[in-house]
Amino acid sequence: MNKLKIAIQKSGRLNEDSLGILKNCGISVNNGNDQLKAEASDFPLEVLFLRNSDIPQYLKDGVVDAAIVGDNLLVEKGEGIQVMEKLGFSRCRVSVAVPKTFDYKSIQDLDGMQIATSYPNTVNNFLASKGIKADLHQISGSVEIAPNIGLADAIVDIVSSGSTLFKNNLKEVEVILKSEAVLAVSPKISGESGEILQKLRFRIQSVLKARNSRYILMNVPNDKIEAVGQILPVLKSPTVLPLAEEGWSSVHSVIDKDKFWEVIDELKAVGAEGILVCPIEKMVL
Ligand SMILES: Nc1ncnc2c1ncn2[C@@H]1O[C@H](COP(=O)(O)OP(=O)(O)OP(=O)(O)O)[C@@H](O)[C@H]1O
Ligand SMILES: O=P(O)(O)OC[C@H]1O[C@H](OP(=O)(O)OP(=O)(O)O)[C@H](O)[C@@H]1O
Ligand SMILES: [Mg+2]
Repeated sequence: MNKLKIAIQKSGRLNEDSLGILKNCGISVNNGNDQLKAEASDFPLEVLFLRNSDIPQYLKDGVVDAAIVGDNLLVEKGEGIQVMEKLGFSRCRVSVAVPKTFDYKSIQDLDGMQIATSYPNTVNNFLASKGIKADLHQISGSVEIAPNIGLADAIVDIVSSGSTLFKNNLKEVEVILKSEAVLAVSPKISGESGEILQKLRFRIQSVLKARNSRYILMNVPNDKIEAVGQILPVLKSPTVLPLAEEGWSSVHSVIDKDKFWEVIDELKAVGAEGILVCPIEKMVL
């Protein structure tokens, strides 16, 4: 039977969460003793463990059908590669940074500068869109050191917490793009592999929807059930179960995890009590 070939990062920031999301989809991959290839035992999937920076070329060549990769890398060298799902982890941004002592006023200050980066295409496209010319120095890592050793006036690199910039006496002055891990598909994927990929995508969507949702239940006076139903953004309609105590019911629903604190005060104001919020493992809409 045909297997879907998917690339994930061999080691680094994407690896653990990539294997984790597959596991949550019921797909376990035994990456024992650091093999470069492994088969899933319970889904027609073959995993290739690669360097993040190599993955776009494998997708373009059709050596792999799909991959979990940093979106910033597809912007840099993934033309023609389609993003199927944003996965919500390895969130970061690609930004311009200058020495803290530099009196940065606007993007025009970059004109004529020497800029060190691992992402030349991203930088060139950004500068061109702003009508700015600069000289780029491409280096593959530890980019933040460049201004301190006189190699560049500024850098463009990945920023997350900002601690690497801080430690190197740099300050972030422009955000070029935001990035997160994404499920990407090869332009050369076959029909059969495409069907398997759609099955994987459905499972990932169910896991992500559950990750971003919470199951909520509460005790409500019967004459307030309608008011609660107005407050809760529900799937179809809240589940209402009569309590042993006369005149009260238990109302159950699903809400977006980020909306809980917005609605909690309204729910209490209409008389809801004993409000419980629980995680959801899977959600199939
Ligand atoms: N500090 C960070 N915080 C959050 N996400 C990051 C951070 N650094 C990188 N990322 C994201 O994770 C992806 C993988 O980064 P990582 O540093 O693990 O590997 P890499 O250095 O890009 O490539 P390789 O696997 O070839 O070493 C990047 O493409 C980016 O999208
Ligand atoms: O804003 P921060 O939280 O400090 O993260 C940003 C740093 O993370 C990445 O480096 P990484 O740790 O991946 O090392 P690398 O440069 O060798 O890839 C990136 O290249 C930055 O240097
Ligand atoms: Mg890195």
